[in-house]
Amino acid sequence: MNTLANFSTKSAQDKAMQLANLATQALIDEARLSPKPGLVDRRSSGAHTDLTLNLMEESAYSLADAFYEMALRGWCSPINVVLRREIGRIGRDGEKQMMAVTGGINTHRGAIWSLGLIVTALACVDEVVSAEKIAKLVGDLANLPDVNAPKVFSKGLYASKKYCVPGAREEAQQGFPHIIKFGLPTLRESRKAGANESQAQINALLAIMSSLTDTCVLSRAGMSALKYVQQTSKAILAVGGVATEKGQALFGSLDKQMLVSNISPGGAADLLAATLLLDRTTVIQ
Ligand SMILES: CC(C)(COP(=O)(O)OP(=O)(O)OC[C@H]1O[C@@H](n2cnc3c(N)ncnc32)[C@H](O[C@H]2O[C@H](COP(=O)(O)OP(=O)(O)OP(=O)(O)O)[C@@H](O)[C@H]2O)[C@@H]1O)[C@@H](O)C(=O)NCCC(=O)NCCS
Ligand SMILES: Nc1ncnc2[nH]cnc12
Repeated sequence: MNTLANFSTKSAQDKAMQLANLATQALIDEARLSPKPGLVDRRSSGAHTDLTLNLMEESAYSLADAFYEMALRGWCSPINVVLRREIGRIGRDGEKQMMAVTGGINTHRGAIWSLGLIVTALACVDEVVSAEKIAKLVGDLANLPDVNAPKVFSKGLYASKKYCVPGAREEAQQGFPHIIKFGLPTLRESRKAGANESQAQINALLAIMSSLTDTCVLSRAGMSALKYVQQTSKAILAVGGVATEKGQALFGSLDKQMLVSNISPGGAADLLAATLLLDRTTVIQ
């Protein structure tokens, strides 16, 4: 059931608060979802030496204020460069807040970007619309220039350039193709096919991993690792996903191999959280 029923009757502050809570909850749900290959989950820190589930949760809670501010600023606003610039400022402040809470560890940089843009776009429209419509608005917003953005070096940018592939920036600018074409349809189809909620969410994560050029995977382990992740994720879904015995067996070997090779699909994890947020805030077209 859509969580935003009676949305248009709420005040800007109430709506912003509701959106901030939903975005934060999506991050918590993603972090707790288990088992996830290479990622922090209830079982372990996956391929990460500097992250724990507790840290991921504290990081998620620290971002609620930034999401609230973005939603308030986006409230019934047109998509324009002024909005883009202000969302950029709030996003950078959110990153500082996250770094302060985590002691300088990057837990949710990509998530601030993706979920921040989604929360803003949801606030811009004073009605409940489809995920496709929100993704299109995100694309419009992300394509606008942010004149105050500092030129910073990032691992994502380096990997994008080195391997000539799109990263987090382009994913949003293109209107989240990996959420709209992979994550969300797989989540909903898996539920219909009888998978339980955790299995459906893990299938959605695998669907994103099967195609995303995740700069987190690339920075850590290179192109051959990315191909392995994409192909194995696809193979698991092709045999029916993690709710099947064959899917479970393939998932087990992916899970082991990612730890051995130090691979983490951090970008796909962010997009799973964004998928959960859109699933809970939009109507099916
Ligand atoms: C546009 C920005 C997102 C900046 O992007 P850029 O690519 O330049 O910067 P990065 O900080 O390197 O990467 C962004 C993170 O996005 C995730 N990601 C990766 N690939 C994709 C993809 N194809 N699509 C979507 N998202 C993707 C990923 O985040 C996750 O991984 C993080 C861990 O990664 P890393 O730091 O590399 O850490 P480790 O591998 O663990 O490092 P070691 O342990 O080895 O040291 C984890 O945090 C996940 O979140 C990428 O990291 C954006 O940030 C920006 O421009 N912001 C400015 C503010 C703004 O305008 N905001 C507006 C709206 S909020
Ligand atoms: N569960 C998770 N583990 C590691 N990195 C992440 N980035 C976003 N979610 C993550």
